[in-house]
Amino acid sequence: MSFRFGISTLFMKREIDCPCLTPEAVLKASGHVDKFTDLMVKDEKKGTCYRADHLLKDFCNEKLEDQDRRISPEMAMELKQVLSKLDGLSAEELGACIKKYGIRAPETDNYLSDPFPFNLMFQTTIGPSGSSIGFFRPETAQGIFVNFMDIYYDNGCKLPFAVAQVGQAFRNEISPRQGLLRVREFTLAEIEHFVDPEDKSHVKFPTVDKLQLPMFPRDEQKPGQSARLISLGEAVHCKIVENETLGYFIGRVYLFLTRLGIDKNRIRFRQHLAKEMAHYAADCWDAEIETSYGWIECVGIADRSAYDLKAHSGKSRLEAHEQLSEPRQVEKLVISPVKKEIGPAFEKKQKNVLEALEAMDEEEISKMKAELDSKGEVDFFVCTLGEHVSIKSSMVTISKVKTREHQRKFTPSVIEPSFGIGRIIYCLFEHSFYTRPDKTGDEQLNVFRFNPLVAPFKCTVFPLIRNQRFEDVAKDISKSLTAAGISHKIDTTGTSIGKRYARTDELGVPFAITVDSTSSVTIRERDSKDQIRVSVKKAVSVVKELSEGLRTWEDVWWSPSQRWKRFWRSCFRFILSRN
Ligand SMILES: Nc1ncnc2c1ncn2[C@@H]1O[C@H](COP(=O)(O)OP(=O)(O)OP(=O)(O)O)[C@@H](O)[C@H]1O
Repeated sequence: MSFRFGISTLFMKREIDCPCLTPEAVLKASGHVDKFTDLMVKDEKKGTCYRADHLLKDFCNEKLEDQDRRISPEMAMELKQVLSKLDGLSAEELGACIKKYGIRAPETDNYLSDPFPFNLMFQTTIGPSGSSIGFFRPETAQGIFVNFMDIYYDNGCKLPFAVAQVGQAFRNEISPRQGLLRVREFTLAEIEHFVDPEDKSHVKFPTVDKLQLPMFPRDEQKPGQSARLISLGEAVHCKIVENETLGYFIGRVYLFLTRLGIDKNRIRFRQHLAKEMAHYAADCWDAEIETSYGWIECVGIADRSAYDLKAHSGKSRLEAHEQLSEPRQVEKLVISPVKKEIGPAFEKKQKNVLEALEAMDEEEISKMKAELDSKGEVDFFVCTLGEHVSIKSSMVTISKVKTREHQRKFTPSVIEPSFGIGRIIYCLFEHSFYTRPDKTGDEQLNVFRFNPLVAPFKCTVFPLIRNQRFEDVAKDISKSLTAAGISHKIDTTGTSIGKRYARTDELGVPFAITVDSTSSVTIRERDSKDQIRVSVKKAVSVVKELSEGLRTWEDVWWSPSQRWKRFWRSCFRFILSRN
């Protein structure tokens, strides 16, 4: 199962593909130009850059793990406290810790600068003039938000609905490290689930509410504390998880990861600390997986509220509507731009300013009114210009009008699971790897216990011995496997069968078809090493069902036909031994 196929079929109905290169206006409106930053420190002499929180984390871990130079219990407690709130530390707090513990540049031991924000986006220019700025997208989500209206119409103007996108994301990480875990270009798979902000229930929540998941709520992230099992139903009921839709996706992420083969005892869901949350998030949980590098965030599940759609609402509002059964009388705050004031004040920009003012919703108008009443002028962001302008009281009239409404208009909220594919694959490698002794017990053999659904090769085909008739059968089976879309390897080398099994186990191939007759073959399962006997004709369909998850090995092994075959084989052996 490819991740693309898996993500889009497991969760949703639609997948879209947007460009990687994104105009500045989009990422300015989304807040990434101003706020998509990590805190960096510089080696004061050499200028080498480091991520401030990573240096502090490494320092704390080293001190806590150093068996030779034991630190006092008070110091150990203090460092554990720092670690537990590390993700939520401000620039000032990080700087204070770095000074307090005397942390220096790792390679040179030079002093470090104070932490300062570094924007993680790769900037470029679009077009030959070089005047139009663009960025390589740091997440795939923005492409979905700016296309919201088209997708909404495509969905028959009904909520909720979800859209997925699998593609490359680019982040100019300050210090890429740990192989696939922190790189500057990676595959991201994101689902944006649009929902009515007044009703974040999910019809399929009952399918996951009984799941007992290791959850680590924000208030419990203190030294010595760890995640505890909470049922999703209880977590939503007690408001540990904000709403059903967020809870539903937490459950589905857990099922997805465990179905891939991630060890269920090494997954936890950690809620973001208040200061840790991205600028757009209202609540956020990370699916973290334990590896030899510690707990690694692999999926972020965020309630992004209506932040993004509101941010991108310019000339036309990115809104949904609900037809009311009865029209209702409402009193609304409306804004009317005074064109004779706006024209001379903004000249060429007046069209953009007028459109932005006319597109404001009631909440924004009310905020503007309050500011104009108190200060006489307000700083107003015009998305299509990508800049702030100053609006004075004389430029707008804001008043209340009574109207009859037939529709409720609102900006949908977004719940987003965001999967880092490289990180998940890395964790899968670690969780799937084991060794076992060979026949003699002298050597340890490597095995990847990849679930057949994700194994890159589903099976290997080999003739038992070098024999033209067996090789022909093996080639025919290989052709049929290709026609059935099953990725496989064929091995006609004369190496011993034991070595060939070891070679395929090391690649994580779950099944091996061994041809030792022209009418029937054995299929061997990698981890149990059990074998079944099937006719040549049936071999491909059995492997197909197994590798697509339609049947399990246990089903096949315990099927009546295989039980009979085993029974007759043991009778036969018994009779032979008597003679
Ligand atoms: N530099 C990277 N290399 C590989 N995968 C990444 C990287 N940055 C983020 N991811 C993956 O993308 C997912 C969604 O991105 P998100 O913005 O939530 O990450 P993040 O909180 O910035 O990650 P981190 O705190 O580790 O930098 C993460 O859960 C992670 O799996």
